Amino acid sequence: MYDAFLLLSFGGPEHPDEVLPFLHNVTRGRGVPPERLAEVAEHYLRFGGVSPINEQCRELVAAIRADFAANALDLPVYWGNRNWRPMLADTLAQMRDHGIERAVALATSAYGSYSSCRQYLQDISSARAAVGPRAPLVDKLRHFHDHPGFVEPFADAVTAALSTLDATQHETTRLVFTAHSIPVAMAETAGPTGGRYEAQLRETGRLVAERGAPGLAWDLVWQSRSGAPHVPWLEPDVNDHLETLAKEGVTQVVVSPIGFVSDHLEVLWDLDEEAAATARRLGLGFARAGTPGADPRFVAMVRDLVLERMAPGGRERTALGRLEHWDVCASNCCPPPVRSNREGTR
Ligand SMILES: CC1=C(CCC(=O)O)c2cc3nc(cc4[nH]c(cc5[nH]c(cc1n2)c(C)c5CCC(=O)O)c(CCC(=O)O)c4C)C(CCC(=O)O)=C3C
Ligand SMILES: [Fe+2]
Repeated sequence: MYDAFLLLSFGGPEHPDEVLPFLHNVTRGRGVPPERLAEVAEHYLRFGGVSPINEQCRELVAAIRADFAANALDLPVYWGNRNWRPMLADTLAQMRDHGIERAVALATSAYGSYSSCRQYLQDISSARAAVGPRAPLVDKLRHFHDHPGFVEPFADAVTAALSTLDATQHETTRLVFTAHSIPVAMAETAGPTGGRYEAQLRETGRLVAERGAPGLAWDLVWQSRSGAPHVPWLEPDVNDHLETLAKEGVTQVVVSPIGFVSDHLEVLWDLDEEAAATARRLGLGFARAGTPGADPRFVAMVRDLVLERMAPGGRERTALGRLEHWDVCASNCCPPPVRSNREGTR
């Protein structure tokens, strides 16, 4: 049924000269103001113009190859990005040259919404169109927000982060989950019936909290807001939330970025720099919990999702949560936001 596996990711620059072209790829036609782009370019340049995301993908690809080989899953592993080299269209052309006809793909995003699901589907179809008639077919794997291979590494990381804080302050410790903010209009239309991005994130938060810090109070808040200031995005921002918590008497926080699969730039900058500085200013103890990255359980999850998809006649899904799963998104699922809406002219 499938003759290859494809890792589909976001991409990031690996040299200072690549920062602006990358940012233009990400934001083309998206109504992101130039001031916001300049600010984000500065974040990348603070890290020498190198996003860690590509190296994290290389590690994940190597781990997936080793895991497939050790478990007799005989599929070559390819990697292509939405916004930076290796670009998906180039990867698909290479796959075609290798005789690949139909690949199964994991997007490095666990949740539904235009930005985190539909846009990857559109990237696949435009890359296939660019490659032409013999472009391989690509089937994207389902959302994995409640798969134990995703939840358990986060839960362990929360436990580990908590252990670095002061145990005697348990009563005033809060677990704060974060995910990438998206426009409210995008959140309202996420998934088959709307609101699915937030619903899946809440489910992941609950599953991680139950396992990683049972009994500890937790919240879900947002980070890395983009777009024009007058367009509403999901709130509160993590920094504002820390202010609120400090006023309520919270003394220390564990911040767990469940919206992301690895410690890429938005985690390193928006949390480890900005949110950590906010916490310092407020006198809050702060520990940032890790992400799955190339955790063996996350890698085994990739294999499990592939085998689930390949099972003749279907198979029970490995899932801890209660929200339903589907293999193929309906055409009305996660529609692109109305452009005039996104730019706030309506
Ligand atoms: C939901 C979501 C995820 C999680 C799901 C997933 O992973 O797909 C995500 C991940 C990421 N976002 C990333 C980087 C950026 N996102 C931007 C802008 C935007 N993100 C959005 C949403 C999301 N983004 C949206 C609605 C925009 C506005 C523009 C638009 O409507 O599309 C911009 C433009 C500048 C700015 O931030 O304003 C950058 C540079 C990186 C790479 C980091 C690295 O280099 O390590 C990663 C993994
Ligand atoms: Fe983003």
